[in-house]
Amino acid sequence: MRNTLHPASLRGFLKPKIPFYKEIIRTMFTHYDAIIIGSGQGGTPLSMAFAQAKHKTALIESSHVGGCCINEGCTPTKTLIASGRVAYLSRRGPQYGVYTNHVNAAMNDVQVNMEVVRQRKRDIVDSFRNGSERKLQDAGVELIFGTACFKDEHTIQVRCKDGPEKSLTADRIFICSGERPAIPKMDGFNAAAFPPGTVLDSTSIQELGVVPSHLVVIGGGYIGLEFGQLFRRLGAAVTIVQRGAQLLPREDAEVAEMMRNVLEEDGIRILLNTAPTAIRSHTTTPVSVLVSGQNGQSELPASHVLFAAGRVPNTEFLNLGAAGIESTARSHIITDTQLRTTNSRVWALGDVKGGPAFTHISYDDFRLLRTNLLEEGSLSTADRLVPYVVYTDPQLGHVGLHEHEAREKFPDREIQVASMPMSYVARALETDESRGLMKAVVDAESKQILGFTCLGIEGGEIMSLVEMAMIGGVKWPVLQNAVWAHPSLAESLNNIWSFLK
Ligand SMILES: Cc1cc2nc3c(=O)[nH]c(=O)nc-3n(C[C@H](O)[C@H](O)[C@H](O)COP(=O)(O)OP(=O)(O)OC[C@H]3O[C@@H](n4cnc5c(N)ncnc54)[C@H](O)[C@@H]3O)c2cc1C
Ligand SMILES: NC(=O)c1ccc[n+]([C@@H]2O[C@H](COP(=O)([O-])OP(=O)(O)OC[C@H]3O[C@@H](n4cnc5c(N)ncnc54)[C@H](O)[C@@H]3O)[C@@H](O)[C@H]2O)c1
Repeated sequence: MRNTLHPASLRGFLKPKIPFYKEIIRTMFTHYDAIIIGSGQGGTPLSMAFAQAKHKTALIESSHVGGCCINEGCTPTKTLIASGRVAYLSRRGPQYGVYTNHVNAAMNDVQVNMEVVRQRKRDIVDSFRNGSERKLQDAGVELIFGTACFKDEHTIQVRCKDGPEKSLTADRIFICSGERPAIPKMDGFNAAAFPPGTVLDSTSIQELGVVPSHLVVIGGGYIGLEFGQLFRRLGAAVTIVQRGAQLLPREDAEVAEMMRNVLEEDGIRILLNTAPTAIRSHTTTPVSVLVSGQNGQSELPASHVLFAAGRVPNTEFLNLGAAGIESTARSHIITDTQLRTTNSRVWALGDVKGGPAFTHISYDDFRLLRTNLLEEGSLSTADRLVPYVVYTDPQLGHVGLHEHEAREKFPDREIQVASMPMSYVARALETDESRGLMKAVVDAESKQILGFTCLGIEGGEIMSLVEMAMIGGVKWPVLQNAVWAHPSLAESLNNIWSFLK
């Protein structure tokens, strides 16, 4: 562990009576054991682990502590989605014999105050962010607010939010700078030409103080579906424009089709094989999206547009070339299975390295680096089990291989698949939330579970039960013969296996 550098060449300029100069030079040339760029779900715990191991550690953050997950990703969206679910169930009250206005109405009237919905979200984000800042302080991490870029192989230049630029060097540098929303390519598109707050991305839409009258969502992936259903439930008309032939392109076709049925039943219009060609001002509505699809060109007048067509890595400001760090054609940092970049002093973790872009993956990258660099372990990302949950309602939980992936990966093995509608699950029927299906993919000979999907009520939690079995190498007959409490959602794991084909 080294201390602050005072380059000999500059010492002569220091006048002992002028501490101001000393301070400038001290902060301009500082050496650390570890520098972490980006305070996301990988960067924050990693910086704490290094500081707690008595390494001199700096964490550089250009925006706010906590990264995407806490500030504009998981935390705020799941908080907003909770409001949407309350609106949905309140409206459906009469189906359960519960009325808020006229007894015997087909549906309850629901009023949504978007400012209250938004405030609830802001409060939770603030509390999570403040908690993270406190933990960093307690761990002894030096938090520097500014934008980092490489000057050379081991020097980081920081354009600080307050104060002069800093040059920092380190024995080890970790890049965890995440991703940001992509803007779909459209000729002549200029966001500034539209009324403020009408052309939105996944961050700006969370600050709406009103419910859109018609929201056009561009992109039918995780972000498009979560926000599309949320705003439909809060009262907006919603159209989802999806370039591909199915929603959620990575899912098996029947799961994506079931998701489409669910969303259409909720009143969302879905245009598949369709992409925007232009967005323009309209005489009667703030924006109008021109789309091109199977049936030619059409125009979608809207109050608001949401870009949810993927995300791009925050790498272009890092000047990676100066440090000899290579990236892919899509600008993600290239790493090996131990997260080493092409510069032996630099590692990359989280979304910025490409691959599955989830908080738990960024956090697992941190765990790997902590084990390998601070505890002399040798973990690798190869064959890591990747679970995820899309927080639509019902949720889509998935772990391991999809059917098409299993067949591609093991062409010589017999793959069996079980698909069971959620309407076979007693608890789902009792709560009148039986939309969806669950699907298991297994190796016929060994009876190992290769993958599992649940698009159903609490699909993420059911999936996690199966994930636990997969982690422990528990084969499907054990789940089939287990005693699950009745009537739990888990007891569906007694029954699904009888559908294996
Ligand atoms: C709307 C939305 C909902 C999501 N919901 C979920 C969910 O439910 N579950 C889930 O698992 N994942 C979800 N995700 C994805 C998840 O948020 C990300 O995978 C995760 O936050 C990535 O963490 P990270 O540590 O890689 O980077 P980030 O959390 O993105 O952190 C990167 C940090 O680096 C900073 N930074 C960037 N460049 C520089 C620089 N040059 N200098 C200094 N600092 C810099 C940024 O300001 C940022 O704070 C969601 C994402 C979005 C957008
Ligand atoms: N619950 C969660 O875990 C969660 C929630 C939100 C986001 N995320 C993470 O954030 C990432 C980014 O989410 P996302 O939904 O923006 O990206 P995505 O890649 O998952 O989906 C983007 C979708 O937009 C479509 N698309 C792309 N260009 C288009 C165009 N020009 N016109 C119409 N459609 C177009 C794609 O076909 C795709 O279906 C996700 O991959 C996920 O890792 C996770």
